[in-house]
Amino acid sequence: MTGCPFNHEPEAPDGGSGPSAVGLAGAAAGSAGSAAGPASEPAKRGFSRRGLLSLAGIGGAGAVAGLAAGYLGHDAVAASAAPATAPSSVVPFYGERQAGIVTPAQDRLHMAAFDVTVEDRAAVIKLLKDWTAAAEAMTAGRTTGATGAVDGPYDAPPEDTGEALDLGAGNLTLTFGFGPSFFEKDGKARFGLEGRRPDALIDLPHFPGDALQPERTGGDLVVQACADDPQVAVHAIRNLARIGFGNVRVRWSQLGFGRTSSTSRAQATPRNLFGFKDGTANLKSEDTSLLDDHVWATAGTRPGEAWMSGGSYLVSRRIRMLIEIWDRTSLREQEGLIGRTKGAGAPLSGGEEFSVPDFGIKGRDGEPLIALDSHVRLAHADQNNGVKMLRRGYNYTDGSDGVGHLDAGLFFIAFVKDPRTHYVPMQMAMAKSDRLALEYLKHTGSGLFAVPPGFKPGGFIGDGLFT
Ligand SMILES: C=CC1=C(C)c2cc3[nH]c(cc4nc(cc5[nH]c(cc1n2)c(C)c5CCC(=O)O)C(CCC(=O)O)=C4C)c(C)c3C=C
Ligand SMILES: [Fe+2]
Repeated sequence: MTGCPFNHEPEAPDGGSGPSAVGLAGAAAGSAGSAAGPASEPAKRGFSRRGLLSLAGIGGAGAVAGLAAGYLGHDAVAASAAPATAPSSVVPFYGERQAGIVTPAQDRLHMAAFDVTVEDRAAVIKLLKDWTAAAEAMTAGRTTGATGAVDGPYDAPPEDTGEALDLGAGNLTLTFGFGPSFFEKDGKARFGLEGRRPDALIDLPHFPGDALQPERTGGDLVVQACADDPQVAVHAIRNLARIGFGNVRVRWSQLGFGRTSSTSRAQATPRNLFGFKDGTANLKSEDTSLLDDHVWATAGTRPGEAWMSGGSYLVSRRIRMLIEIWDRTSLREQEGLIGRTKGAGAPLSGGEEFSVPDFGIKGRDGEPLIALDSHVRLAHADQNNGVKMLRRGYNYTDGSDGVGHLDAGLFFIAFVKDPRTHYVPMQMAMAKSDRLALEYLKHTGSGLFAVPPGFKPGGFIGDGLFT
């Protein structure tokens, strides 16, 4: 944490966190007990006019007058915690499921995996509680901590880094997961979690062609931040990393600049960097019964893994796309590799984008119109024991590779009920037979994480795992 003497980061609420009721009470106590408390600091350096004006936008002139009247009181602290956003851009933090899975995919991603650097159970629980409070605040468009970016003591680092001030909540979702290495290190259980690693949270096998870089692979914890605004997503990850200082370090992080999936029928299908519509045949939030069958985890077979009931498993793969080679490939070849048309995204067997592909139809040459080694045939449920997945990936470009090529691709994210049945066999088949994968893709990073069910007020990230 910041080490600030007025650090009023809300403790994990034990009876309903609400919008930081505990934190605000603590802040008020702090200001009463010291002339240098957070509430008196703005008086010393003047409260920003911009802050007052933005409040006018939220609460009207009355709110400004009220704030001015209570200038030296904890109203200033409350102001820092006030949402600077329209309610319509807030995705609820609490719920049966974590946000960021079936939430309509936002356009921007910042995902980070963290390694826990301490072995103390109490420290990890405290971290998860602090992250919960911060996540609840940021997803509501508020700053982290009781005093935020500009209302804390002048001689201490602020409790929020500030770059998302004025940006609103931007539909920010924060989705948290636990990697296999969270549970075991050097063959020993960590944090008193013997028997709590779910059987489905396997160590992923090596897939043919994998070129995984250790510094882009694995991680004890993962946070997927999705938002409409890239700075909102980056701010969220940065502040979680800041709060975790001394307990976690970032293992890898990935920015995504454009979604490559639709997770709701209300969304248009976006395109990936090969120029194809991506997400057409994805599972959608409206498919509730299919989500039960393919995305939401069950209680498992042992009592120790029941905490995952209602959660899901997040697979991440950083997949570099050899776009320079692709760009010199004919349209006929490109469509044949995917198995769909590039313009409309229709299956090569005919129809329009959402027509059901017919894998039996053959052309005049007697070959199937959707080739046996095409991506959509190999990925289709018919070829995979009936399994489906919810894809939620993003396009990325990370500069160049130093030898004249863009380092660009697709940061693949999928949520599945059980990776042993819903991911590994499909990935293995693709790694062996999908000509797209064999000739144009290179997997450079990988992760598998157990994503617990949603949060209740008063609870914290993964609380079922620790109780
Ligand atoms: C292991 C799972 C998958 C990986 C890895 C993957 C990578 C990948 N996919 C594309 C482009 C497209 N994929 C499409 C469909 C599709 N892909 C998967 C799975 C993986 N893709 C599935 C399950 C499906 C749906 C299959 C079906 O039921 O029809 C499509 C077609 C449009 C669509 O339905 O979304 C495209 C295009 C790339 C470029 C890529 C790696 C970089
Ligand atoms: Fe795909």
